[in-house]
Amino acid sequence: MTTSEHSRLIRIGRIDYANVWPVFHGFDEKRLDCEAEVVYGMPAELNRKLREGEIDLAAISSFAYGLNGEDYLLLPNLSVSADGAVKSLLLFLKSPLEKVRFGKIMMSSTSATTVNLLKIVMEKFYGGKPVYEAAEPNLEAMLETADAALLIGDHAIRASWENRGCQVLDLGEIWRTWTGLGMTFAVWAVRREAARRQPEAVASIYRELLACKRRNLADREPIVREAVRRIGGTSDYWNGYFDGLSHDFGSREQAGLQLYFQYARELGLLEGPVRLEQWPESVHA
Ligand SMILES: C=C(O[C@@H]1C=C(C(=O)O)C=C[C@H]1O)C(=O)O
Repeated sequence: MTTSEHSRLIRIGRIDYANVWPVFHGFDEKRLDCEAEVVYGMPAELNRKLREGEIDLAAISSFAYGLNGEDYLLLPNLSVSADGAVKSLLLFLKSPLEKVRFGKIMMSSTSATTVNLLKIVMEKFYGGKPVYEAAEPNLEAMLETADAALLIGDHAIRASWENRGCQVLDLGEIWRTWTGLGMTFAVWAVRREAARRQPEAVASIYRELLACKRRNLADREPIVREAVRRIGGTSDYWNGYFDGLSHDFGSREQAGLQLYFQYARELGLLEGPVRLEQWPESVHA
């Protein structure tokens, strides 16, 4: 291996939604022992970039790990999870649920996990068979031609504040009610080839992510202030929002995600079984 391979710039994907701030806030690539660049994007965009090797390590949709896990390793104990209502994974109903079950649903093109969770909810839990279409995350435009619209992240939060008269379903809450489990919507994954090529760089990035998470957990105030300033709402709202999220990836989160993968397989959304392989143990497996 040449020196240039060792010192190659590592690209890190950061989801541009507030739900990852409890891990990413304060992340400074200049503190790393390697050359790195942070690339911001919507989940679907980062899913694609990691798959194609345009970035090396990223927070991605957990569904994207389900699709391409053989090329990735999970960074331990990092995720975006919830054990119940999430407040940012919302289905806005223009028509009654009875009609939506066999109607048309527009789904945010930024999502991979939640669009497939919606299919599980509609088809497995509610016994429906709607038509789905992807669209830019704009509630008003989506509802012009559909019975319901699915939004995630900050788009969902903003829309929930402006919502005029739609019934709103929280996908995290529905999942909890039907399965008794939590759910993991995003994970941190590194491409296996990057982990093999630059193990020290990946270790340095992981250490920095854990240090940020620890700091943000100990003092949430700066994140809440930033959310009010950049997105709006009140401190109470954001404290409640972050209270509802977990950024760990322990046995409870993993059990929820495995059940989700199993249901996705049963609906033909995923092919084989998914193994949750963690860095660094599995680097050479
Ligand atoms: C909690 C959330 O989790 C997310 C949902 C994702 C998805 O549906 O693919 C991906 C990453 C996270 O942004 C959210 O978006 O609000």
